[in-house]
Amino acid sequence: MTTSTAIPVVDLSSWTDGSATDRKRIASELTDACRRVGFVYVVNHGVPADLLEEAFAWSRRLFDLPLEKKMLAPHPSGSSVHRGYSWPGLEKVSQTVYADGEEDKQVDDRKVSDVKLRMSNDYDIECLLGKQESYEIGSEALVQQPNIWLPPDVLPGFREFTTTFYWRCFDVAKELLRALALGIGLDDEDFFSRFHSGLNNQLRLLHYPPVEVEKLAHNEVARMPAHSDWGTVTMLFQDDRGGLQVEDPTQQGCFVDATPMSGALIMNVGDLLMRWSNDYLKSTLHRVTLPPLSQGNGPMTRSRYSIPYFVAPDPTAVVECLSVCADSHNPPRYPPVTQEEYGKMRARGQYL
Ligand SMILES: O=C(O)CCC(=O)C(=O)O
Ligand SMILES: [Fe+2]
Repeated sequence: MTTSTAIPVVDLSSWTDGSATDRKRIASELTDACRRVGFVYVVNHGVPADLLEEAFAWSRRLFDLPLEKKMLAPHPSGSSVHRGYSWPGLEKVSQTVYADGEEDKQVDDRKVSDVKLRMSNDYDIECLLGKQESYEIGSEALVQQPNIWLPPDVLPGFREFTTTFYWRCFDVAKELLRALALGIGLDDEDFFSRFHSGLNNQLRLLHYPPVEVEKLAHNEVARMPAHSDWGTVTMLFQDDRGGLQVEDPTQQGCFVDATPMSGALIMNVGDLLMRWSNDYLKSTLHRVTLPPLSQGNGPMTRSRYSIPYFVAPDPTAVVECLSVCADSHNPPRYPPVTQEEYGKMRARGQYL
């Protein structure tokens, strides 16, 4: 498998036990990648391969359930709670940030993009081909976002595994936040970690169902449209199917493949970290397209599975321009905002 040259690779193996020089080098490689591209492959990240295999196996088991079983843990309507199962076509990925009072505009926008969906009956799989289904899990401690679990007899062990996996991912995320603090020039390596207790992260299981090769050839279906993530950083685990693409930082509108790399996770900068760093680090647009035609051996392409882990500051954390990222020639570009305020603003554009 080849790797896109546009997305740098950083090896974390000597981060924990390495010398101060090793740590500095890794921190600056990671930060440099985040500054130039906003996306980076991280190898030797510390999430064990067998744990990842298990996570993908649970994801397959979940999405293999009949729809009526998955619908026992439905994503609620409205934008305030982002948990549970979203059936294909429910999620509207949007780059629009709606201000208070702009709800009418939001409804209009949704009408345009979902005409095809509205004309169908709810579960008409034919018209939803290529759209993702997903399941969102948060920490049990976040009262604002209660988890929505399947009844335990539907998928015994799922809740236990995903909860453990959530916290294992956070262990790695904390190291990445430390490296970024060091790389960005902060004296305090734990600066970002102090705003992240871990309770506000989000684990998403994603399944992109098979699509007809015929439709793929005629460009009739898409997977996930271009968007940026909202939080601090995202760690993404993907299977070997491919399809993720990242906007070329030097050419707007031009996307490069984030080809799956065995054993690597992909880390990307989210909008809040970009804001925190006064746009020094880049939150880059990315999308999921269909896999190359050559992979389709029959009338249908294969399913794709991915697992993003979104890392966000605690709801009350105030995200205010870092002093190392501003000076008199480059004053702060954004007013301080709490994660909660920012999240609400973004969520209004995401779900009706
Ligand atoms: O499925 C993927 O590879 C990317 C998913 C993604 O970008 C997202 O869920 O925000
Ligand atoms: Fe994303």
